[in-house]
Amino acid sequence: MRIQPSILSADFANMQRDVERIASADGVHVDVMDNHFVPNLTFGPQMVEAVQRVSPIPLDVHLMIEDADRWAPGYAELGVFSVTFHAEASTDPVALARRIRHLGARASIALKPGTPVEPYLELLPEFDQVLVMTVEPGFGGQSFMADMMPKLRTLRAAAERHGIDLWLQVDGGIALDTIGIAAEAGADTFVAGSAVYGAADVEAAIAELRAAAAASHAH
Ligand SMILES: O=C(CO)[C@@H](O)[C@H](O)COP(=O)(O)O
Ligand SMILES: [Fe+2]
Repeated sequence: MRIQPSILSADFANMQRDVERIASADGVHVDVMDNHFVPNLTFGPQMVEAVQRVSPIPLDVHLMIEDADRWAPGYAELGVFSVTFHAEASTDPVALARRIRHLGARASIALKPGTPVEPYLELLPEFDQVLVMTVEPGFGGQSFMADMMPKLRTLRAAAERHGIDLWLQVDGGIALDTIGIAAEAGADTFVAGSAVYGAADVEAAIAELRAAAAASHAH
């Protein structure tokens, strides 16, 4: 059960402090938005490089940008742990995943709520992780979409069929009252922005989320 707080909900004027506050988490989730793929703008490779320099834990980069084929490799080159690009923003997801892996990062593909999972099931061995969005990407603090759970079940079954160790990540609306639903459906990697940074005790929030996920996990 991996918990990855999203720094979209951190204080951008105190990024180093806010990354150091989540040292007990499994990774820091970094939301890159370009104002085109989503109607919101965050930061680019220079900020990711800066966060990477001070972070005590690995970086899980979530690219919500157009033309992922062109831009995603540059993030892998920064030495981050994992690079997620959106299926909707790549013309050749397999070629891009191979490039990301070749550059030393884990390759991860994200699916917006309206994107079906079936076209990707035979391609799963090309990826280290699939991100099932449980909100429309663009903003923190939205409500969890429980109707995405069939995608997780389908992916978990397909990964078992392939015999691969595929991480299934969920992102959007993950909190104490929803994390168990996603864990039960097969997720093992959980992004949480407002549920972590909105808590009075950030470390306690991470521990509680991890325990709630473990209590409901399908395996
Ligand atoms: O990718 C995104 C939003 O597009 C996320 O990573 C959010 O940052 C999650 O925030 P919460 O829903 O957990 O508040
Ligand atoms: Fe995200």
